[in-house]
Amino acid sequence: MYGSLVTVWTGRRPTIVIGDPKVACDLLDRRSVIYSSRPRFVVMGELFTNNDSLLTMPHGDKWRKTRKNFHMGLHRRACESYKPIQEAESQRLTRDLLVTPEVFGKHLERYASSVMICVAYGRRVDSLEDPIVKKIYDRMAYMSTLNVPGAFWAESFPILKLIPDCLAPWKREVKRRAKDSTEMLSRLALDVRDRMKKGDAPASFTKTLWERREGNPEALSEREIAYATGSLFGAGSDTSSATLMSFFLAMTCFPRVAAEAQEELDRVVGRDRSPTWSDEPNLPYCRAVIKETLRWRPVAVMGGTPHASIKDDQYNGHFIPKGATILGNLWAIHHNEKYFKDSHDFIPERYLGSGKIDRMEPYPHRDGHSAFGWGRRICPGKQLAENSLFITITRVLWAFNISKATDKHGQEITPNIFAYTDGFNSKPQPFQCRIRSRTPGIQQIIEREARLGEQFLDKYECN
Ligand code: HEM
Repeated sequence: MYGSLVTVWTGRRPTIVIGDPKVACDLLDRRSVIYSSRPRFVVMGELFTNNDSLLTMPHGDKWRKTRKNFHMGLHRRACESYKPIQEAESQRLTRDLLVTPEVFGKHLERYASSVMICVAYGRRVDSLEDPIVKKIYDRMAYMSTLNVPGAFWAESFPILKLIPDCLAPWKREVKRRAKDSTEMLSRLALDVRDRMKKGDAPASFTKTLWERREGNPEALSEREIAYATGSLFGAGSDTSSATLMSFFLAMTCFPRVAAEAQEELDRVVGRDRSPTWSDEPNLPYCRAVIKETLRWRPVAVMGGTPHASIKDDQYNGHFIPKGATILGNLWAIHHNEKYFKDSHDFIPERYLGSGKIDRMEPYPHRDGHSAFGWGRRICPGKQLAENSLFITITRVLWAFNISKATDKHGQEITPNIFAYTDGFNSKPQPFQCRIRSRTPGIQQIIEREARLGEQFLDKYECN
């Protein structure tokens, strides 16, 4: 769907799909006071989470309060306190890639999960076999089955939600899973509070929320804290690892870009240490690579959870009724040739008009992409995610040459840049590439820095 504004009727409710960045910004950013609600999610929102998950929470006082708490825990300065975790985890990631490069996808997933669990609960993940991570992933997988169009009649006929449980096995199952899920999330949040009482809880999002409860009318209840942190992990781990996977895919298929970035890294950072945060202003090409990754293959292909309008509106002669569902089709927006020529080519230079990171006129958003959504619903984890992408992408480029793998006849295997998973969040289908450290000296630095990272991470509990 590539139209700038397309209406699809499902029953009596219109769904408006936007394929032009200007229209998306006009409606979802500039008129975000109207377009910042969510459509009704009867099963996943109301029955499964009691609308305590920020992702599906409709516009209103509860959403405003929760969003404010998210902001307190994730604003720019709060994210500074998480940088040492991202730094240490990226040191571990680089060593993992050195030792077992063939399972790079697993390393990226572990990295992203560990950062999110550290930020959320102040504990880390040593392996994807960690029982907590398995339970959280199991919950996420179950939630994704609740959102499949047509899976539940109750989405089209909400009155079915009122059928007594004894007559509706589907409802009993959703409620049973909801109970398990609440118990798990509450246990994790209460564990942080117990550690705070003992004085050994490292900084974390949950800790900030508990601290904010003292005498604060805007604070979240126990259950709300459990669900806030639960949605944080759900929204932040897969999105980050999928973006990193797309970066590896781009580097495999567009080697010119990696060579250009490495030239910049060698000039600015040198080869005696890996890049760090203070290098960021001096690495415009690497920053453009990150922007281009987010544009080229947006994780949230349909813009994430849909928006909904809270009052009737007019736009360019179109009537948009209250309660309409609005989807920002990021795939179409980021491949709109009016703004991005040769949009499937990976070209960081689009962001470097004057040699510096550019405003990217005429794209209507200052980022030059909309990978994190719009308006009052814009991703609250944007800063944390951008920090993660910077430290991992620059370190990987600094440390490794990434190239096409070869088959048993020595022929290069070219991955398909369009082979992505289905669903609202999309990541590359598994593909092969070759990851080798650039020099023996760099290899030693990777080992040395990974030991420092491990020392830092020792203070975080893990299973
Ligand atoms: C590369 C990584 C990420 C991408 C591409 C991404 C993208 C998005 C998008 C497109 C949305 C929907 C925005 C809208 O409705 O307009 C969103 C929402 C959200 N994201 Fe992210 N995200 C990322 C990482 C994170 C991280 C690290 C966190 C947590 C720390 C996070 C937490 C959330 C939450 C809680 C929402 C729901 C906000 C609401 O409904 O009010 N995300 N994200």
